[in-house]
Amino acid sequence: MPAEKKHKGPIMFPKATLERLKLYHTLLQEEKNEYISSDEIARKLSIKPEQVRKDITYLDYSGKPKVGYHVSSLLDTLDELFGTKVTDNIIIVGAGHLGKALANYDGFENYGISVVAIFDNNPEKLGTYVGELVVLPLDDLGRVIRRFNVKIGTICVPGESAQKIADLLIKKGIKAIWNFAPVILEVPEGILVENEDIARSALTLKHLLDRTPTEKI
Ligand SMILES: NC(=O)c1ccc[n+]([C@@H]2O[C@H](COP(=O)([O-])OP(=O)(O)OC[C@H]3O[C@@H](n4cnc5c(N)ncnc54)[C@H](O)[C@@H]3O)[C@@H](O)[C@H]2O)c1
Repeated sequence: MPAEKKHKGPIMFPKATLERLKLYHTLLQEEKNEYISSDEIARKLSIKPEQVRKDITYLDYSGKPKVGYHVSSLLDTLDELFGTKVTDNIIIVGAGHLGKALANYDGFENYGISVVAIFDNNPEKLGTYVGELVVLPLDDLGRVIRRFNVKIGTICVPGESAQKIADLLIKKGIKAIWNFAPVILEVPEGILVENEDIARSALTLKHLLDRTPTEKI
């Protein structure tokens, strides 16, 4: 019996804190020791220990003085925060290079994400397989969203089609959009959008690289 999804109240975290908490979550999953200190987390992630301690004060969790954080308890707290133990069904629109790569990625399971369908408008792709999923026409969107109680729609179509697809997803009942297209979407109030851009992340690296004396590394 899958765990029930509960509404968890208002948003409490600054976005930057949330981003770092996601990194702690990843780090703790790899941790073999029973306890970990804020200094150790900070060192592994190249941030300041005070920052780690401050971030963790946002959680309903406290560590043991001089010992550190109990890894599995902190992980449980973060799992609860991010809902990773509850599976969210998501769909992908655009069965191209990126859409197929996402649909085939088996690591989503660890994040409580299950890709239940992939859609495209290219007649030549309809009915073909991406892993175990058959590429479906957009006409099936509403049926699939209702059938699998899908709240998150992933946009993997070219930029020029992204807004149209966002509008359609929202019309069919999607509440949150994971947007990989390089455009800023306009959505009604109450609809969540997370813009993903691998290339944009590289800009952070480029910026930092230009300002870091790498000969010291
Ligand atoms: N955010 C990132 O880091 C990142 C990385 C790579 C690509 N992208 C973006 O992701 C998108 C997809 O990239 P790709 O390389 O997979 O492109 P692609 O051309 O390989 O695939 C696009 C797919 O979308 C389908 N499509 C086009 N219009 C559609 C519509 N109106 N309805 C349904 N399906 C439609 C096409 O038939 C095709 O299968 C692009 O917007 C690209 O810029 C983002």
